[in-house]
Amino acid sequence: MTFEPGTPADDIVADDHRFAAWLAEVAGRRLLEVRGEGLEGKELKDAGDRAAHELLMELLATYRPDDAVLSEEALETASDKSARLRAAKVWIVDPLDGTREFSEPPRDDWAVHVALWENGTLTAGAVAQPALGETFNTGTPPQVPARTSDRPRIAVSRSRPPAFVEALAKDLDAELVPMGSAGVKMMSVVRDVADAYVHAGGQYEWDSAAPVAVARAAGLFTSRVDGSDLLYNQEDVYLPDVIVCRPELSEAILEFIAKHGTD
Ligand SMILES: Nc1ncnc2c1ncn2[C@@H]1O[C@H](COP(=O)(O)O)[C@@H](OP(=O)(O)O)[C@H]1O
Ligand SMILES: [Mg+2]
Repeated sequence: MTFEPGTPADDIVADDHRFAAWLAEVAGRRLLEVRGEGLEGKELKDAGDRAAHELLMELLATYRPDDAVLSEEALETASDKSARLRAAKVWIVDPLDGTREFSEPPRDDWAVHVALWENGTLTAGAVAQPALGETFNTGTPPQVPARTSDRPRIAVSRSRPPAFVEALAKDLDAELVPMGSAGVKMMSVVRDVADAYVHAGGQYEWDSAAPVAVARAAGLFTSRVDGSDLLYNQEDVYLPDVIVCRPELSEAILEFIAKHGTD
């Protein structure tokens, strides 16, 4: 079967926010198709990573030929890196975030991340959660619902929850909500499924760029665990820690980490 991405309308191509959402949505459709091909385990993971990456690279080459791309699935050469660092516009994509959960149907905690970095800052982003039928994006920023839980809920990795987050949860009398994918955890705060996502110990720019752009557009607090800004399109794309939370929780989280660290 040959996948047909369709042709985006001119007003979508002309608008970075809508174009990011279109890319994430199309890659999500491709991933749902791959998930239906009868593969399992590592074969399914590899097929998903590859198919979504190839599709996004092809669509970006077609519609944004002058922009640089940083993708989790691309091996970046020294000359790619120097072009990326000189570029005015860089698309930062994670074609399949939460690969493990993607390979465990019918789980819906996996995502496609598409962000645009421009002159030092994230300017657009989209996170598709295809199995949920949702694409969160900066073009139509999500409205964060009123908080439905008095007790804070902290989203954590279901396969590798950092130890310090358990101590943080005790301190805040919070509940841990395990799930896959960094993007899904950040969108869980947007959706009022959790109130915070606090992570340290390893991650890369593509794991957080698009969801952080969406979370910021939705009015949530975002920073590194030391309270400093999250910076993208850096020479070293390792960006190991992040906080996304309802604004009223940021002070208590930053205070706890300043006192106890994340080790
Ligand atoms: N300690 C770590 N080092 C590197 N990457 C990490 C990490 N912890 C989480 N990640 C990345 O963050 C994403 C979400 O992980 P988790 O579901 O465990 O929270 C995954 O992306 P991918 O699925 O794109 O590889 C994973 O690779
Ligand atoms: Mg990822």
